[in-house]
Amino acid sequence: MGAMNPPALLVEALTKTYAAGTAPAVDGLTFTLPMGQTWGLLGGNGAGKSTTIAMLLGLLVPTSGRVVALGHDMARDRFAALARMNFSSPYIALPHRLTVTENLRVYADLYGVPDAKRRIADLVEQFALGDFATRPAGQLSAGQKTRVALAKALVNQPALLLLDEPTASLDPDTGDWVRTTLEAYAAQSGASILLASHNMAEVERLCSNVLMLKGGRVVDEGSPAALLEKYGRDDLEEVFLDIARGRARAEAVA
Ligand SMILES: Nc1ncnc2c1ncn2[C@@H]1O[C@H](COP(=O)(O)OP(=O)(O)OP(=O)(O)O)[C@@H](O)[C@H]1O
Repeated sequence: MGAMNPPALLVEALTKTYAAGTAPAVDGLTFTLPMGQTWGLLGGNGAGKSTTIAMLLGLLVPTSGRVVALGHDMARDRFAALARMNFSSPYIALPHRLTVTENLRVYADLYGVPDAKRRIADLVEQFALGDFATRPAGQLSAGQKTRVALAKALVNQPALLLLDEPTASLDPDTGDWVRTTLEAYAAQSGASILLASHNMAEVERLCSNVLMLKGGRVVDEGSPAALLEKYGRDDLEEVFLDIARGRARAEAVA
């Protein structure tokens, strides 16, 4: 049984080694995401962001370590947690022959959404999907697919939302609109969001705390403001590059 007010995510020594004898893709990751906060997972290509998210969702079995989502241990009690979670990832395609509305209906039914018809109508309006709601998902542009994927991610009004690159392939205006929508959703629902991103401006705007990943380990963490101060930088991109290149603060400000 979960505690009265469990954190959104409790992650303990989470490790994934894809093949024996190779370096772990995720190596002893430990953090606690409180309810109601949005955190960022930052790291270069291959840092372990997608592997982490796949384990948090129970899509990938950890080599060792533990994930407790919304008070439910993912190794034992995954479905209780998944009902109140959702995600979007550019690596997971929506069934491409189904129309946008049919896709949303499939996911609404999977998640047991009450009054699914009404919820889908609301999402179509909120995400401005009306122009292509009856087109097969496979025929949409990358940006349109991203919007549908986000609508799908909110279909069950999740308490915990895991987003892998939520604004990849969106034009700046649409990207900005998606950020506003996510902010509003978190504020109105009290949901927690974990966001993997390469977009530093996005992370600075949305996240109260950032985990900097390198080689599957957290090499630094803090609020965007604290990280900027610590590294003596003006934007998170510079902090990120300092960390990626292994520069300490003294060298970074020199
Ligand atoms: N299915 C797999 N089999 C073997 N190795 C894998 C597999 N998936 C990922 N890896 C390796 O695990 C490491 C972490 O990859 P991961 O995709 O989690 O990183 P990422 O931070 O999401 O990267 P990106 O920003 O490029 O998406 C990389 O070295 C990658 O090559």
